[in-house]
Amino acid sequence: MDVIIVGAGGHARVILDILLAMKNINNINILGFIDDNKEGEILGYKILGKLDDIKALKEIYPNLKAVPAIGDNKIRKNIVQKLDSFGVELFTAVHPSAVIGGNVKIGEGTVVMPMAVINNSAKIGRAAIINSSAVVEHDNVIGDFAHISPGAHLAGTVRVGDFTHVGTGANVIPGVKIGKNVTIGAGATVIKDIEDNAVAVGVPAKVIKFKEDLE
Ligand SMILES: CC(=O)SCCNC(=O)CCNC(=O)[C@H](O)C(C)(C)COP(=O)(O)OP(=O)(O)OC[C@H]1O[C@@H](n2cnc3c(N)ncnc32)[C@H](O)[C@@H]1OP(=O)(O)O
Repeated sequence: MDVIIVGAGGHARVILDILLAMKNINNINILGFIDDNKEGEILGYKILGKLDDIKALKEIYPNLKAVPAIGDNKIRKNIVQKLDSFGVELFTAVHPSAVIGGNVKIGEGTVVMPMAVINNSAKIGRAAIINSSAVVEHDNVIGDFAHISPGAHLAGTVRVGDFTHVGTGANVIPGVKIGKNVTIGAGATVIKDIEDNAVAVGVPAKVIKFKEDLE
């Protein structure tokens, strides 16, 4: 299977590591990176061109798949829209050290980083990021384009809306609903539901401001 990494920053390099780790198990041919602003080579893999060049690549490699590899949730969504318009399928990258429970559903284009745990019956949306050592407990529902940062711990039956970013090392108690386009600060402990577009920080987490609605 021919795979490109869309993005060429630090997050994209971690995804390269995941694909290299998966390569031994799956039949993956890593073609290289795509980036609108960078040229050259990264760790021996070429930057093949810009986003629009993917159309031509799709002609050469009809079964081409792409991993969206940009950390910003909104930019990642724009990239996925472009890939959809080119008819390029998304590739789901799961590091072999991640622990994935039974009946877990992981949306296409999502990346699951090293040592992450996703437990029984959790559902992860499309093009989300479950970062290194994050714990997503049983029955969680994580939205499309969401990002659960390194070392964040979501207890059972937590819901996280589309585009929401849970900061590094944050904790969320069972059953809490975090809305869409929310930012949870690094190290926060969320003990109550959080409304859409909020930024919440601290222990216990309190809303300090609201961001613009995405609509
Ligand atoms: C592999 C990777 O790198 S994945 C990326 C992981 N990234 C993260 O985890 C980033 C998480 N981001 C944060 O925690 C940020 O501080 C944010 C988004 C919560 C806030 O950022 P900004 O909107 O720029 O807010 P700003 O820095 O102006 O802070 C506003 C107030 O909140 C406080 N604050 C900000 N972050 C936190 C936090 N995590 N915990 C407690 N208080 C905080 C600030 O001290 C400030 O307080 P003050 O008004 O009393 O001075």
